[in-house]
Amino acid sequence: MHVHCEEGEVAESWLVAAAACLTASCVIDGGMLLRALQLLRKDEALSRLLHDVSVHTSSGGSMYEELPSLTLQEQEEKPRSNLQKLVERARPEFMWLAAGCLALFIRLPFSLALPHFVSETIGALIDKDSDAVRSNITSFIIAAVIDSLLDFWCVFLFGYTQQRLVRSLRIDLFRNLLLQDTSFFDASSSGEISSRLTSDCAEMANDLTWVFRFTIEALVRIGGIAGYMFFRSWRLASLACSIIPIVAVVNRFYSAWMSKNAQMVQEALAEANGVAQEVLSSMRTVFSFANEPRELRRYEKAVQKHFVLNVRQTAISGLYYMGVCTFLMSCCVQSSLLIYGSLLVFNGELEATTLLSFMLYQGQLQEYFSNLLNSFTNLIKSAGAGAKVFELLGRRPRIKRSGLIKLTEVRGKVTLEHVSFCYPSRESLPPALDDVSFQVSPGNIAAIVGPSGAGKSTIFHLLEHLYEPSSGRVCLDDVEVSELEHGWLHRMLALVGQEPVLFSGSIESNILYGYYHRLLEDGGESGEGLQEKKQRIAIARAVIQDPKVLLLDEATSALDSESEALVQEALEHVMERRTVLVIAHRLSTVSRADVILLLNKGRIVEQGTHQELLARPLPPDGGLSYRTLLNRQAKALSDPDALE
Ligand SMILES: Nc1ncnc2c1ncn2[C@@H]1O[C@H](COP(=O)(O)OP(=O)(O)OP(=O)(O)O)[C@@H](O)[C@H]1O
Repeated sequence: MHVHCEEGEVAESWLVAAAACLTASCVIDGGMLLRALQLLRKDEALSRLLHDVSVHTSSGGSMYEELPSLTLQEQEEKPRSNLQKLVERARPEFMWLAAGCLALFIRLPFSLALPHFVSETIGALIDKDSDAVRSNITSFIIAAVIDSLLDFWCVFLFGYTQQRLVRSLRIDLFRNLLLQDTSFFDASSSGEISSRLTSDCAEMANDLTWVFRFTIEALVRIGGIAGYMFFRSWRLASLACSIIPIVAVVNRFYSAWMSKNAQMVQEALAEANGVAQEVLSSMRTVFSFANEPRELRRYEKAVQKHFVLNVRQTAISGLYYMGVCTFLMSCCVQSSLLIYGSLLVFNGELEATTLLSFMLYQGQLQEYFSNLLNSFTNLIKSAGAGAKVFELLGRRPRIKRSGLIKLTEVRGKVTLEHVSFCYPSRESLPPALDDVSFQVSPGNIAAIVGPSGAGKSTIFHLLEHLYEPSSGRVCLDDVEVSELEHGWLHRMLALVGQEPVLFSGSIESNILYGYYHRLLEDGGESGEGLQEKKQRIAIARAVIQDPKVLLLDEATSALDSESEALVQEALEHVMERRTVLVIAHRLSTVSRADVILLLNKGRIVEQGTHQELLARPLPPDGGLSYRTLLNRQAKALSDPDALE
């Protein structure tokens, strides 16, 4: 079933490309086209790409082979906590983390030695030993300089690892988002998703790398200081370490609370971002309903929720640091050391300089202990912030994006067989399509008509495989669209919608978007323009791939009559030699269609040619028929003669 062409067919592919350009020339104005053609002909990279495309097509490949393949990263689904998942994310960065740790280890003896040299210098001063004073001060300066130099490497290597982690998290998350089915995007706000992609990923990676740095540094330093302390006086050292079990118990409760709250904070932030995104992307509507104060209140409410949760988190953290770091570690431990140490000095069991070095090391011990606690808090927060990211990373789409089949020859026959469909987000409501069957022969035009909400666009959605039908078959050339390869299907089938979405970038890049399936980042003219211009660009973008089936949502409402005529002219041109399904608004399109499908409440009420449907009697129950629909339209246009 795969595409297979001989060498000579490369030329044919060139012809297709040239024909596509020529078609585009009928659609877009001269200057614009000239530039698109120049771009195709002159730009070396593009020419090569064009050539590659023909070679790929001839060998049964696809343009998609140029891009990284989008496949789900199947992982063994073991139940793991967010904390475990978080730590696992850091595994590929092991080398960088190891380099950071190495810098830490090399630095350690130098920074650990500093209090020792201080206490030794003071001891030598008391003993009035000037040589010892000089050598201890020199040692102190050397150790301090090396310590400072190595600090750069610690900061840089851990910071670098952090950036790598953010990058990989964002790319993996974005990849998985691109693979999700349309119903996922129906149910999620883009603001919320981008919040996950930006702030959640950054927060997770930030916390995680600094956790590594501070945890490792703190553990090593605490170990070193404790070793030194036990070596100098086991009794004082035992007193200094007695605090550890108490802190461990407090931490257990604190971490449980912090993890839950961090999750709530990120959710509240995503909610606020969702509101902002929704409002900012619909500013015209907000403006025309003068709803700015209402939207501001909505945003204020969402931000307030985030604020309250954050303040609560700050207050609990403050209490924790006050209780554990300041009161227990600083006040209780230091005063106990002073009292007990003084007793030992009075009894002649301890040197005063040893007590001094103990007090200095205790300051460091306290600092690193609070770093350890900080890291621990951040790790918990990070796992909380990551909960939603991991949920998204692990989400499997409800429908398989792509089959494997690429047909060798496409005729363009479109068939729907007993198709019923409910949008996943509104399963409790009547189906959008209910047992719909029809067939459009290759090269024919099918006009889909019916009142708003009848299900016309839904037919297009199913043909494009945005959703899968609840029952029945949606086929192109008798093969279900779900079985067809995603990239191939969308080259055979092109949609021109009512409100074309253009990407920022030049006109050429927007047209070529349909060709290369990617944006050329050459900046230039803005993609925004008049509706007519946008429509013509969208048509060019659709036909530049030379699709066999065109799905047209005739846009009349947004265009004035002059622009409408121009767009219509462009459409006439591209409809030739193609199967066309058109959501028809114009009588001229409807009347010349090979088949007209009248839809109402998700069902096909009538089907036939214009003449056949006009010849049918009006339904006795006053239900919807093609004639009543035309009569209604004619009345609306105050043109009672439109029918005749
Ligand atoms: N993404 C969606 N999620 C949930 N329901 C949807 C979605 N899109 C459409 N619907 C619903 O499905 C039904 C059919 O909608 P559809 O857009 O296919 O109608 P239509 O005939 O094209 O209408 P219009 O001419 O107004 O565009 C409607 O009730 C609509 O509200």
